[in-house]
Amino acid sequence: MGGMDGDISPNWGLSWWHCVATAAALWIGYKIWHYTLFIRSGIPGPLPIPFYANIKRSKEAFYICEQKWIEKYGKVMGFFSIAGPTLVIADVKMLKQMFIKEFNNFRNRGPVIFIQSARLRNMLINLKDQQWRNVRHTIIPAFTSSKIKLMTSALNECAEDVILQKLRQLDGEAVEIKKLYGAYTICCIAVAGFGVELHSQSENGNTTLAAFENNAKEFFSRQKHTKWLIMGMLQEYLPGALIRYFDIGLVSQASVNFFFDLSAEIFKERKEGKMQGTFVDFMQLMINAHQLEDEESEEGSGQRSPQGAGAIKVKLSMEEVVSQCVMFLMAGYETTSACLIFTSYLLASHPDVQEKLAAEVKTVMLGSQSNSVTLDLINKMTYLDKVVNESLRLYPPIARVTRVCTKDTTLQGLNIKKGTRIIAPSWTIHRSPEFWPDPLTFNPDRFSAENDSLNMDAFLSFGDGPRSCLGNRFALAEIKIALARILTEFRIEMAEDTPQTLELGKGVFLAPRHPVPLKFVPVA
Ligand code: HEM
Repeated sequence: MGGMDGDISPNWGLSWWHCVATAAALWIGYKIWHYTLFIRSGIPGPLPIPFYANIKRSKEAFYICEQKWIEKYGKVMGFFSIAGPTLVIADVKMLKQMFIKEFNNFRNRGPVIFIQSARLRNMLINLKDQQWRNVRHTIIPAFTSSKIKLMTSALNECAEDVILQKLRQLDGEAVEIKKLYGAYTICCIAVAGFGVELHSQSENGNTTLAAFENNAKEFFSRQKHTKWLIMGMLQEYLPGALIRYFDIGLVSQASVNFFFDLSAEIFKERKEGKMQGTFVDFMQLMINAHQLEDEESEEGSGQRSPQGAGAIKVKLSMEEVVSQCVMFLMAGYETTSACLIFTSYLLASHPDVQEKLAAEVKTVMLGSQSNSVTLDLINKMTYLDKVVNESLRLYPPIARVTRVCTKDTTLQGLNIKKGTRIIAPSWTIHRSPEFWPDPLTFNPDRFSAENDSLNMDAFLSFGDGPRSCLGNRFALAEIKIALARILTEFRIEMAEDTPQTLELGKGVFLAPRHPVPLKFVPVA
């Protein structure tokens, strides 16, 4: 009987291990099954080994890796990123359907890696669903041509103070253009965005503009290093408190705090009427959105808004106002200065294009009373528009656009599951001979209205659809004012040590890897 007793008493230790082993086996089984998602759907891609695709992508720039994958697997390919199942779609018809017709199912952008601060989460770029709709609908009036028109005198002042005065002093000597254009775009954001006065002095004698510039550089310094890019991706999986305590986000806490404190201070002073004058900057337009009277809110009237049915104007909280101002810096600094760097380099290496452009600028400026470049004058510079577009095609500062599928949807016959992240690889599409004959040649005339083969659906530098770049008009005004002002006084030339081909970095924004010196030679 004793033996029998032994037989029937349950062996808890063994069962416990059985449970753990079974749970582990089930979990691994589920993971394997999950990782075969694309195989089961017949979508090609690299072997779905956990983290493999991400490690491969961190070894070379993500846009180059995506380009190679598209070449290898075709226009639609899948891989598993840290953010989950990800489809890279280089089929322009599918993308158009996703960006416009099925926008409602692809309205969100997915995990954004600058999220360690709760404050940064409030930026439009990071918002989702109804909150995104309402905030975008509320702040969109700040980005219309009429508002940008009011900001052009500030942009001209920045061009004069930061670029032209420096170039006149240099008198044709080479200058590092990353620094030059970095300082200019910061000036534009500080003055036209935050309402910082151009020649302001803070109490300790440093100019506020200089403090602004230092912090902006600090703000972006980390994203150029792979270590921080990986940390940025891991943020999705780490508790916020831990990230904040060890300050392991992609942007440094100190610089985030600087910009929030600065905007909060300006916001408060303006609200309390301590600052005199009429302000035409983005900060003021946001404050107006904060002061929106209840009767002005558009509840129920958003049916025709491009953000989709149900978008309403909302009264922004102070925290939300401040967040949108910081977003101005985040979205507008590296992007705009990169475009200026690439365009100047392309002009220096294509003197024929530069000559034609300078002739256009001079002809248009002849009719102007001052050397200030207004929006009306810019609109007359049609070749300038083509030059900037062509530069943005070859070097899109944001080399890809992302969306997340929020509901199972069929795009051109392909079933896409809810939760799938989509990458529209702008870099790859912009360099595809299918849309851009002789794609590596810098040829601004391909953007001529007469060019019948021009397909603007294959131009994604500012994204597409209701979630496309909100600041494109402002950015283009900033870029064109700087270029037009430069070309009225200088000819851009390669210096002795200017690289013959541009090596690009691996950061979030497309940028030259090394300094780019150019000469700005005064013209009579
Ligand atoms: C040459 C300069 C710029 C380029 C190439 C650029 C490019 C882009 C791209 C590709 C996107 C994603 C669009 C999409 O998902 O469809 C975007 C979004 C955005 N950009 Fe720009 N951008 C530039 C300058 C600016 C500036 C100066 C601002 C000023 C505030 C700005 C504000 C924004 C905002 C707010 C969004 C997010 C829109 C939303 O989520 O609704 N951008 N930009």
